[in-house]
Amino acid sequence: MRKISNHGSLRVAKVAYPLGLCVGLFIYVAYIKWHRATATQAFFSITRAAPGTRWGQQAHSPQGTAADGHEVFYGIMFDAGSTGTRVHVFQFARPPRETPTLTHETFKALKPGLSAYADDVEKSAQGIQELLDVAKQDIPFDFWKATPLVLKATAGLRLLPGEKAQKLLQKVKEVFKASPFLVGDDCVSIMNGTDEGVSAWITVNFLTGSLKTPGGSSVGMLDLGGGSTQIAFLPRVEGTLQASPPGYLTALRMFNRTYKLYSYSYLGLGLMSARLAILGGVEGQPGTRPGQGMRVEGCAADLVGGNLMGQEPRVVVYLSTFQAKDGKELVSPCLSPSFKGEWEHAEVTYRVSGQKAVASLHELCAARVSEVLRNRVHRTEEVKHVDFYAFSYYYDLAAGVGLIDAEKGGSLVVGDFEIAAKYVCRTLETQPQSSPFACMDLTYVSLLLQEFGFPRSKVLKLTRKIDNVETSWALGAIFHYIDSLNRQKSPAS
Ligand SMILES: O=c1[nH]cnc2c1ncn2[C@@H]1O[C@H](COP(=O)(O)OP(=O)(O)O)[C@@H](O)[C@H]1O
Ligand SMILES: [Ca+2]
Repeated sequence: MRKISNHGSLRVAKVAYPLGLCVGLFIYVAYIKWHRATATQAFFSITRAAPGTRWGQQAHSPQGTAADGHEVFYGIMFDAGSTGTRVHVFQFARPPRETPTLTHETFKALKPGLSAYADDVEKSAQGIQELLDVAKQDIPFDFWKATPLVLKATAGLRLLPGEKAQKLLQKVKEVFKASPFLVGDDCVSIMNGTDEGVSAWITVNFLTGSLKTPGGSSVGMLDLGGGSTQIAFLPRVEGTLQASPPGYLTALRMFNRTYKLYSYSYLGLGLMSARLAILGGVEGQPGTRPGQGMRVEGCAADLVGGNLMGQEPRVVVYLSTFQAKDGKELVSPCLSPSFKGEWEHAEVTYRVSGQKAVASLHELCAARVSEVLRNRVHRTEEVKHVDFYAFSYYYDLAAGVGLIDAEKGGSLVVGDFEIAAKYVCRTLETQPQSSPFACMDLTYVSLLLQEFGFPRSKVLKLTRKIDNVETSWALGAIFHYIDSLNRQKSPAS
């Protein structure tokens, strides 16, 4: 469990503010789809803890008032991701006649994800219970009854057959209902991809302080999960709005302002789902071969247009989309030619192997990845001019090859992923057993970012936490949930 120490500041800007600074931030949060204009209200700000106070040891009255007169309240958000389930316990404090501030987050993650229990639903309860116990330990007893408890599931459950996903959600609901927390009928659900992107955008812009100045600049958000990937930013150019396909734009009412956000989630383009696609597999089906009419065995790649070393050679890779004669093995140009191994994804074990390379591993792999990404991603010109924060697997991959500090994060340029991919792929040609998927993953991330429209020179900020709060959609989503509860209490507001 990672817990924010009292001395860890929850700063709004990246550069330190003087100690004791309390930033009052009114957030007026509501989701409405592009066509709906339902204004809702939420008031949050972010501050650091009072010096000398230890988290979890603040003195609270049973009514939820801290010794210093601040009203304290909590919210619990479960993130049921495709690769793991996480709990975020948020603590807020509302000074008398002021707006609430986010004062503390407790976070714990468990693996595997909820979807791994699709065929053994009963077993899913154990992990949920374990994470609930974290919330119980973190939140004083007197606050339990008034603390909203919510779970939102993402790509793992989106990719399951509806009936299986509903059974899992039902089980979670049972466990939630038996808990001492505030549980509504809508306490467990599958979040839609657009909301996932918008919630993460709110989190990042809240934590960077971009939301406190209406009309001020905002930052974009890139999240690469296991099953899906999201991009969200606030377009400033009318042409971006005009050129965005239906479903890519969402209106967000906040701070008495409507933000027209570009937000999209690509299901199946999360890193693990992309691996499977690159390998030529199909979700849930070991050794299934798409394109049954294609050759069963063949050469590694057919070159179209000549020299592989030339500018933008067209390489058509066949072999990665079919398997050996036994019908089980997935073969890929993104793995070391001598590699043979097993890979588990979504509770299915695949036999995977590399293939004889007729050109450099990176070139063959990039050709295959391009094939998988072809016509899948909408490109916007404007992303070139927006500051972006990237997290989750973007962070893990960059940290894994030393592009950023594994603890602190850092900045890189998009082209660094390509340089790292080329280096790692070349290494795999001679050292097959070291991180077998590193060449594939880095090549994928590099090309995905380029498909979004980022030039190689584009700087991205990679961060796991901002001011000791996890960069995840969870904070944005709890704002929205608490806000909707408030609206239910006083519909006129
Ligand atoms: O709150 C978080 N803090 C840190 N990392 C997170 C958090 N949520 C997700 N991740 C990272 O996201 C990646 C997996 O994504 P996830 O399991 O959420 O898939 P999904 O979003 O496609 O459902 C991993 O790199 C995991 O460490
Ligand atoms: Ca996620």
